[in-house]
Amino acid sequence: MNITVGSSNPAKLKAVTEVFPESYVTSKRVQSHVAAQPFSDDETRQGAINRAIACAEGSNNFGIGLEGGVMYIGDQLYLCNWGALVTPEETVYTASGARIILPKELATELTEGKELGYLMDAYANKEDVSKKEGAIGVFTNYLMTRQAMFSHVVTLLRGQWEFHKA
Ligand SMILES: O=P(O)(O)OP(=O)(O)OP(=O)(O)OC[C@H]1O[C@@H](n2cnc3c(O)ncnc32)[C@H](O)[C@@H]1O
Ligand SMILES: [Mg+2]
Repeated sequence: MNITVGSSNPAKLKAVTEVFPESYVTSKRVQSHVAAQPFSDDETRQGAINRAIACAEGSNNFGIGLEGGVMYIGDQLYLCNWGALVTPEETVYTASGARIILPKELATELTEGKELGYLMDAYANKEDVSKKEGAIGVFTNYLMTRQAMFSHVVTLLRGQWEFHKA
């Protein structure tokens, strides 16, 4: 199976190759058509769907879109992540990832319009956190990573597709 992923972020690409080891996986730069920093479950999910559709369009490939965002529950801001898989027949499957709460100081800066990727590098005093362990890695003492979290999401996508095609 040929899969096009709508990102060149290694944490996302490695998650897809991990879950589809038999497939040929390539990446494509596509528009998410949502904000660079999505601010709700709905917007984050839509970003994943838009990326996946753009990847599958005009090819015989499966498209996968993975999108990170944040969302409020009450006055608390959580990290959220969504994935979408679009088949060559244009069937869309979606799944979300685990959520963890973000520290208040990050929430304030996010609402001022800064991107989480940028904020995490400053917070952890590291480079490219979003391409490596991710916020989920930093705030779980590295017991979880962004790649492992996305692997779980992609597994949920693959499983749903397998169930429906069987
Ligand atoms: O190149 P793309 O695929 O866009 O990858 P990205 O790292 O920008 O990731 P997203 O667009 O999916 O995420 C939206 C924003 O949230 C940030 N983000 C989301 N989850 C994160 C995480 O676990 N750790 C660090 N930054 C994260 C990310 O860096 C962006 O600023
Ligand atoms: Mg991005």
